[in-house]
Amino acid sequence: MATKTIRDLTDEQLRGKRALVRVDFNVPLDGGKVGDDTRIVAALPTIQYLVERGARVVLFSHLGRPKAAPDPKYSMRPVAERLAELMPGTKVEFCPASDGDEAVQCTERLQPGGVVVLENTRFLPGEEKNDPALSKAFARLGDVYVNDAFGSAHRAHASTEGVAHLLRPAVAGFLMEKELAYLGQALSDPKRPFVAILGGAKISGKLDVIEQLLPKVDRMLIGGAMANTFFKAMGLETGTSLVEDDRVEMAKSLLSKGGDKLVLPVDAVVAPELKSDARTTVVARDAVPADQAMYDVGPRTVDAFAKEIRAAKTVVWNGPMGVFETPPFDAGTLGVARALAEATAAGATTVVGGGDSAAAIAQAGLEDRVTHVSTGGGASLEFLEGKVLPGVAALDTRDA
Ligand SMILES: Nc1ncnc2c1ncn2[C@@H]1O[C@H](COP(=O)(O)OP(=O)(O)O)[C@@H](O)[C@H]1O
Ligand SMILES: O=C(OP(=O)(O)O)[C@H](O)COP(=O)(O)O
Repeated sequence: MATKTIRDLTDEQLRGKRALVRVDFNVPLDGGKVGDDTRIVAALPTIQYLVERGARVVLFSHLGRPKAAPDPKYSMRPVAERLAELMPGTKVEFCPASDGDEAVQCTERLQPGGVVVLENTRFLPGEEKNDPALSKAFARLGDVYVNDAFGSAHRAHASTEGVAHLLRPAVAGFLMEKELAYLGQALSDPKRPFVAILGGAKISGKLDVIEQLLPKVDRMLIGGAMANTFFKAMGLETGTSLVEDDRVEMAKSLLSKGGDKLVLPVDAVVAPELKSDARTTVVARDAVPADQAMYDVGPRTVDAFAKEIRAAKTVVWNGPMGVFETPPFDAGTLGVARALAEATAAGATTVVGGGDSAAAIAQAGLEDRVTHVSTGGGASLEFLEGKVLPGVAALDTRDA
């Protein structure tokens, strides 16, 4: 069943109408500004298409993980400002609400071809609970619903799933369409060896994914903070590194299930604190000082991972190998990025997923040298596992 897209909407359904578009503007911030605008740029084709057809475009998204209450650190205002810079001929406003009368008024004030970015949906307690009352409140903000937030499509939240049942038509945007087509085609029957590389800091979510993905891949390389939880499960000293203690048991069981398929770092870059001028040392994984933290994989690990990657025919990479935002802890991530580019040049299909991984590949200047950079990390992994993404399942289908 093909999901309907904005191409299926008639001009009458758009001209002068409010298009409520769920975007994934969960972007890295840096000093109160957008640090990497990859996800904003990726949504531009949908926004521009709607603007050109005279729709009144209402954008809403979550940003970060605020605790279901307003938190100025996670305001969408800087995102709206960046979008305004990216769309010079279009009036782009910011609305400090995303539900209630204030938000409705923001949408009603819009002129055809105008754009408003609403405040962070995760400031509202009903968002992550997929509260029907909030979905109803969101449904007041548009006349049609468009979901272009591939990166959040694995979340059954009020803005990604609940509202789609109440506001019809409910269709996919161009980014969502492209991601589903690309990942589906590249990964339905992957050429082997098939190597997955997982890293980053969202350990709990991704450990579940490892379990599902293990049977499908030939090798799974683990880096980033995720590796620390495995080290702890192996009984190694992890010092002050980021570890999810309540997942250590699960990591133990994955270690025994994974056997040779699961490849962990052999060394790490440690430092007493996370600062670019910190005193760093490369240590073997069984020699981490108790008062220091692992902030990157070490050079021997990069070599071992690069060898696996270069031998692969399909590579999926999700999550940086270290705190790449703070050099010199970017070396492991950049090393993996380079190996991916080499594998691609040698004919492998390479897919990079995740907001931070996409930012890292852009930082390395290699985004054009991999097959596909997905804007969704968790979403691309769940898609790869064969799961139905709730944000997609809730949309209209062609034969519905
Ligand atoms: N060893 C580490 N210790 C602490 N944080 C880490 C470590 N390795 C990676 N990270 C952090 O993980 C974050 C990205 O994690 P995640 O959101 O899971 O990745 P993605 O967005 O690519 O899916 C980055 O901000 C990075 O600094
Ligand atoms: O950045 C995201 O996911 P990703 O880091 O797995 O790509 C999405 O915006 C989802 O965010 P969430 O994992 O806080 O629900």
